[in-house]
Amino acid sequence: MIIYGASGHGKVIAEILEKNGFTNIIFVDDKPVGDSFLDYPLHHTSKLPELDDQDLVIAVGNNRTRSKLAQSIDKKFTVAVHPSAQISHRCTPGAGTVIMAGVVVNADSTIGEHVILNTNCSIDHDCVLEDFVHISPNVALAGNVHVGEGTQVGIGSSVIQGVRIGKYATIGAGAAIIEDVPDYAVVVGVPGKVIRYNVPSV
Ligand SMILES: CC(=O)SCCNC(=O)CCNC(=O)[C@H](O)C(C)(C)COP(=O)(O)OP(=O)(O)OC[C@H]1O[C@@H](n2cnc3c(N)ncnc32)[C@H](O)[C@@H]1OP(=O)(O)O
Repeated sequence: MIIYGASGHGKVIAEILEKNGFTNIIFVDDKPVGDSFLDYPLHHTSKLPELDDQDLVIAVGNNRTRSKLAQSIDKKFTVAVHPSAQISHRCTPGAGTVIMAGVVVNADSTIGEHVILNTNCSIDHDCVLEDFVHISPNVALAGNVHVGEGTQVGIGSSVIQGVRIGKYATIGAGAAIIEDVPDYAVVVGVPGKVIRYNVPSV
């Protein structure tokens, strides 16, 4: 199993894979420091084509970067789920998605590709999370929340039922989101207010 990104996020993913019985882990990074990371070999990303027949997970927290990498890497992407996560049997997370310890996903929610469900977040029933979303630790999404592609929902924030959050938006730490959020908006506070807009991807 290859982990793309010798990062703190990569360490967490490695431990999830270990808990799922993987022992043969290889890290790759575009700026490798040394030749090992945790207890595993570390290579430059240029070695990727030589690492045949290995599934890969992208350990890059930046949602835009993760999206670009996913489009450029020709490997099968694995889904990494911590054994303590409680994922509805009616939900099949998309390829490349990582799900940390203590996460709950309830019935009929849809989780896209290369999504990060970080530690202890709670995704209630009928939510839709599009590709490259990052739900940070201790976030609570009520039922029927829609999160657009590439949006980060910040640590400890809460979103009430039925809200639609646009694409590549940023929800600040600790925010309370009680109304829809436009694409690219950066929203902070209780209740959440737009403070600026992210630059659309070029
Ligand atoms: C395992 C892991 O580590 S996962 C990572 C989890 N990390 C997160 O969730 C980070 C979430 N990020 C934030 O909350 C950030 O503060 C952001 C993205 C909302 C804003 O960051 P920046 O664009 O750099 O904004 P900046 O720090 O310049 O603040 C702009 C203003 O918003 C305010 N502000 C920033 N964040 C927040 C917040 N979360 N809640 C309330 N106000 C905030 C600042 O006080 C400042 O106000 P001022 O203009 O009156 O001085």
